[in-house]
Formats: sequence, structure tokens, C-alpha cells
Amino acid sequence: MTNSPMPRWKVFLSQYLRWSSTVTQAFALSIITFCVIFPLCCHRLLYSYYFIKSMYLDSMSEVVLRESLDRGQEALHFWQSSSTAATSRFNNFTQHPELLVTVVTARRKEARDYHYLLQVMLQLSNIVGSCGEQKCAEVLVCDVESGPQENQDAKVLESHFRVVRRSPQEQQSIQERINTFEKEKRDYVFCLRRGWELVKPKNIVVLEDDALPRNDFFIVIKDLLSRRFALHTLYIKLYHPERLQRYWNPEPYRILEWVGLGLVGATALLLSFPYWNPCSFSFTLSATHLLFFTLYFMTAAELLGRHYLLEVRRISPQLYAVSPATECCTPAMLFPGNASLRVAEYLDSSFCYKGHAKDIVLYQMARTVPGQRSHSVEPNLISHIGAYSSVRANPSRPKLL
Ligand SMILES: CC(=O)N[C@H]1[C@@H](OP(=O)(O)OP(=O)(O)OC[C@H]2O[C@@H](n3ccc(=O)[nH]c3=O)[C@H](O)[C@@H]2O)O[C@H](CO)[C@H](O)[C@@H]1O
Repeated sequence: MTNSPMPRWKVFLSQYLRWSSTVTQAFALSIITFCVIFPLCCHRLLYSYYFIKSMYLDSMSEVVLRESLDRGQEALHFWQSSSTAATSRFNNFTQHPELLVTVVTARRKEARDYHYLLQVMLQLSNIVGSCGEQKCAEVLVCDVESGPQENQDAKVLESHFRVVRRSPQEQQSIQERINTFEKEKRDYVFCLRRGWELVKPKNIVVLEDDALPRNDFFIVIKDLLSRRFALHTLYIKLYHPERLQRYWNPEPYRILEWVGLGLVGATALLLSFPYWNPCSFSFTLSATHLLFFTLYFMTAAELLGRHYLLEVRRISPQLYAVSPATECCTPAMLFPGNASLRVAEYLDSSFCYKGHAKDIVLYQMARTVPGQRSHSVEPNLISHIGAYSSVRANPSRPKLL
């Protein structure tokens, strides 16, 4: 009896589905990584593609709101009970400091109990001594509230920090009916200029009142200012929203970083296989295998979340990455030299409205005015604690995403 020949598709499958076939190995590795290991490890990571929103978002948002509320109440207690003598060093300004930190603050109706400003000032007072013998910076509170009700948090801080406000004449210029975003921009310009006039600092950081500095804030800024690029930049963004940090966002330098990461990971893995190969993979350093592992690492990095990879850079201030500025948001901005004056002038000549707020104007300025460059630093130097916006409508219980 003669054996009938195996159909061609069976021959094809049996060849490719043998474990010794690299196609089978690549397929199995991808399935195990992306469909088993990653979903198990990353389903609670907020900025990962595997995050299960329906299961965790509400509870995580509630925890963050509760923690912020507690921190706010602690900060209120701290500032109300601490003596003026203990904080007098913040009130004694030196002229021409290396760095001035101006905190722009307005009354926050909806988030009154969270005391964002008090939280930020408590953290600043804790870390401002982290630069050795000297203070890292002078700190100024710029209260832009012009309504009939006062900014109570700024009032609490008056005996501890220098708090500047518009004069009654200046108040009048802001009383006319302007939209919220134009008002926000004018407030920012006022604070930029007032900080400069007061102490003529060598560099200025402007923080919004919901930008909580991280512990290494001043150390990283010192390192940034010592780098050559800082001399020629209009501003350096110290924060970009975590949800926009993905590779799959249209930022050209990120694509380069992404491909670079894939190539380095793939090369290292293929070179190390002869010494470490628990599953007897038959991959070698060939062009096809290099391409597969480059794509494998790129996919892994994106699905895990670029945000978590950036966190590794916190090991040292020198590892913080500087790249061309991204578009959104201005909660923490470093203006080296007298760049703050140029920015104030430019903002002054622009008009803001919904969809064209001051962050967009600044981004356009750096792109369109010849000779002006702007940068972003990653990972973030501040945490954005402002769950409730003071310029936009808020949901009753804001969510993290
Ligand atoms: C985390 C984030 O994405 N924040 C951005 C978002 O702010 P948000 O929508 O989060 O608004 P917000 O409440 O953080 O206010 C931004 C800043 O404006 C100040 N303020 C508010 C009201 C006012 O009349 N005058 C005034 O100066 C306020 O004290 C704060 O320092 O959009 C703004 C532009 O619109 C900026 O780009 C913010 O960086």
C-alpha cells in the first residue's frame, strides 16, 4: 500500500509550527508577552494601554482626591500654626538671586477645601534648602484675585511669604469684561513682570498654584541651567500631562527615541542569547530577527506606557531628557535669563480666547518668531494636583483620565 502525499498546506504548517522554527518561537513569544504577561502585570497601571478603566478609574480617582484633601488640610494647619519667625527667611529677599520662583494664584471656588496653594508653598518651603548652604531660590506669591472675594489661601501666607497684588489702579484695567483666558493671560504677564521688577533675578520659574514640585525640583533646575542649551532658550517646560507622553503622539523626537529604544533592546537581547537562553530560542543576530525584536520592544514600550519608562530617568539629574517643547500647558515654566520679559511682551501683544489660551500662544511664539527656541524636560518636575480647574467647567467628581 503506497502512502498518499501530504497536502501542501499541511507540509507548510508542519514546517512552520515546529518549535525549532523561529516563526513559531516569535509567534509564541509575542502571544505570551502581549496577551498573558502584560495584561496580568499592567492592568492597574493608569497610563498603560492595559489599564482597565471600568474597574479601577473611579476608585483610584477617589483615593487621589482624598489624599489631596488630607494634604490640603495638613498644609492649612501648618501655615496657620507656624510662627512668623520660623519662616522669616522667605520674607527676606536678596537682590539678583540665581532663581526666583513666582507662584501665580487665583481664588479656587470649587476646590476651596483642597488648599492647592498651601500645599505647593509647604512643599516649596521644605525643599528650598536642598541646594547646600544657600537657599535654592527666592519665592514669591503672586495673587491675581480681583473679585470682591479674597483669595483666602494667599491671605494665610501673607505673614510667611512676600505676596504681591495689583494696585487699585492696575485692578481697574482688569475690571473690564474680558474672557477668562485673556484674563488668565494678563494675570500671568503681570506676575512675570512683577517678579522681574522686584528682584531682577538671573532666572525665573513660574508655577501655577496647583503645581506641586517634586523633591528633586531645584536640583534638576540647577543642572538644567548649567547646560549650554539653556542660554539660548525662551522657556523650558517642566511639566507635560502624563496622558500625552505616549510614543503614539505626533512628536518627531519621540519616534526617534522609540526606534532607538527598539534597536538597542533588540541588539542587546540577540547578542546575549548565546549566554542566556532558557527556552532554547534559535534567534541569531540576523536582519530579520533584529527587525522582529525591534518591533517587539517598540510594541512592549508603547503598551506598557512611556510614562513608566521615563520614571527611570529620575535616578540622576543628568539623565533628565531635554527635547523640543510640546504644545500643551504651562503649570511649571523655567525662563532662563531675561526671557520672561520677552515672553511677557509677546503675550501682551496676543489675544487669548477658548482654544487659544496662553500655552498655545507661547508655543506658537517659539515656533514662529525667528531665533526663539523652547524646550521640554522629561520626566515631570512637578505633580499636577489641580483636579478642579479654575478656568474651565468641572465635573462634580473629577477623574484622573
Ligand atoms: C495642568 C494643565 O493642563 N493646566 C493648564 C490648564 O489649566 P487648568 O484648566 O487646569 O486651570 P487652572 O485652574 O490650573 O488655572 C491655571 C492658572 O491660571 C491662574 N488663573 C486662573 C484664573 C484667573 O482668572 N487668573 C489666573 O491667573 C490659576 O491661579 C492657575 O495658576 O489650562 C491653562 C490655560 O488655560 C494652562 O495651560 C494650564 O497650564
